Formats: sequence, C-alpha cells, structure tokens
Amino acid sequence: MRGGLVASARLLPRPLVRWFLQRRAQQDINENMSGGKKVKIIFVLGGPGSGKGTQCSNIVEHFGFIHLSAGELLRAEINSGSENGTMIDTIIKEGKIVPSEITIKLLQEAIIKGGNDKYIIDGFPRNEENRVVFESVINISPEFVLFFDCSEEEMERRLLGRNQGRSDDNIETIRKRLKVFVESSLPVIEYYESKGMVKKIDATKPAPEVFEDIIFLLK
Ligand SMILES: Nc1ncnc2c1ncn2[C@@H]1O[C@H](COP(=O)(O)OP(=O)(O)OP(=O)(O)O)[C@@H](O)[C@H]1O
Ligand SMILES: Nc1ccn([C@H]2C[C@H](O)[C@@H](COP(=O)(O)O)O2)c(=O)n1
Ligand SMILES: [Mg+2]
Repeated sequence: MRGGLVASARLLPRPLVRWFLQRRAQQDINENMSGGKKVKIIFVLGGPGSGKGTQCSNIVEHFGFIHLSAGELLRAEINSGSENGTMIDTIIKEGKIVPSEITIKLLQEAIIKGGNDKYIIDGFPRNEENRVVFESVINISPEFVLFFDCSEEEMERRLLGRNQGRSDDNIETIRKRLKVFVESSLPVIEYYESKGMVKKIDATKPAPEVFEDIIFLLK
C-alpha cells in the first residue's frame, strides 16, 4: 500500500508533490509544538568561528529559545552510524555543504521533538538551496536573521584555537569553509538584507560585549 502511494507520488506533478510535503511538514510541526502557538524561528548566520554557537548558548539561557545547530545535527547523524553518515562526514571534511533534504529533515525532526514555539537555528540556511528548500518544505519565514560579522583572520584564529576535536578544524578545511562561506552563504545573507530582515552584530568584539549587543537587539 505504502509502496503504491510512493509510486503514485512519482506520477504527480512536482508542484503538487511539493504542496503535499509542505502541508505534511507544517501539520507535523504545528501538531507537535506547545500551546498551539505559531512556531517562531530566528536564523543565526556568520562565518565559521564567528561565535554563533557560543552566543546561541547565551540566548537559550536568557531568552528561552531552543537552539538548533545544523552542523551539530549533522555531526550527531554521523555519530549515530546512519546510512548517510559516511557521505556527510566526507562533505564536512571537505568544507562543503550537505544536500538540503538531509539537513532539513534533521531540522524538521528536531523542531517536532523540541515541542517549543521559539527556535534559534544556527548555521542555516548555508546556501540558496538550503533557503529555498526550507521555505518550500517547512514554509516558516524567520522573524529575522542575526548576522555575526567577523573578519576572516579573527575567525581563522578562533577555529585554530577551538580545540574541540572537530575533523574540520584544520587549516586546510578552515580555508575551504571560509571560501564556501563567501561564495555560498553571503548571498543568502544579502537576500535577507534586501528584504530588511538582517540584524548585524559586530562579532569581532569579546564574547561578553557581543552578547550585550544581542540582548539589545532581541529586546
Ligand atoms: N567573541 C569572541 N571572542 C573570542 N573568541 C570567541 C568569541 N566567540 C567565540 N569564541 C571562541 O571561538 C571559537 C569558535 O566559536 P563558536 O564555536 O561559537 O563559533 P561558530 O560560529 O559556532 O563556529 P562554527 O561555524 O565552526 O560552528 C570557540 O573556541 C569560542 O570559544
Ligand atoms: N546548513 C548546513 C550547516 C552545516 N553544514 C556542514 C558544513 C559545515 O562546514 C559543517 C559544520 O557546520 P558548523 O558547525 O560550522 O555550523 O556542517 C551543512 O552542510 N549545511
Ligand atoms: Mg558552531
């Protein structure tokens, strides 16, 4: 029966399939969140090492958001031994971006599991494909985008000193990630900027000062 449904879905026009997936995702998210409130999302973007994870922990503590890091969800997927794990691991070591359907499925599951109505999503959308597929499948627009603006030299220095055993914190992969950030992620930030949705933070400052600026913006 299920196989029959999948086979018939292949015969449906693409917009209809997309509409169906979108309705399912929204229904799933809305049925599972707390208090029947609309789910609110803030995207946190910035280059590798700009301090997204550090500040998201502060935001969770002070503002009651659930923090989802796309990178951490992908690393958990690798460690879970899933069938996509090896492929994700290779892509991350190469500093490239994982296909959107994988990352969005992980985010969707985490939103449903979280059961909250306020999410701060860090490191997503990382490219235009991430943005467009999220829009069409999840169909929730972010309230706004927090952009951590940091110089490349500072980001490189921080990543080389991070010391958390990440397979992508080596100079070769760091340089590739910085290049991918400029080529694929900055255009996404520019897209949201053109819609007046970006709140920019000077992320080169010391962490406590960055958080003071965030408090000002979130209040
Ligand atoms: N404002 C800051 N000044 C100096 N060091 C910082 C600052 N913010 C974070 N750090 C340090 O820099 C390193 C990278 O920070 P963090 O992991 O938060 O960055 P990130 O943007 O999440 O990076 P990635 O995209 O690689 O996950 C960590 O070792 C962190 O302690
Ligand atoms: N939307 C995303 C987010 C992350 N990744 C991959 C590629 C990144 O270099 C890596 C680590 O992410 P981080 O922890 O630095 O945010 O994870 C991706 O492919 N797509
Ligand atoms: Mg991070």
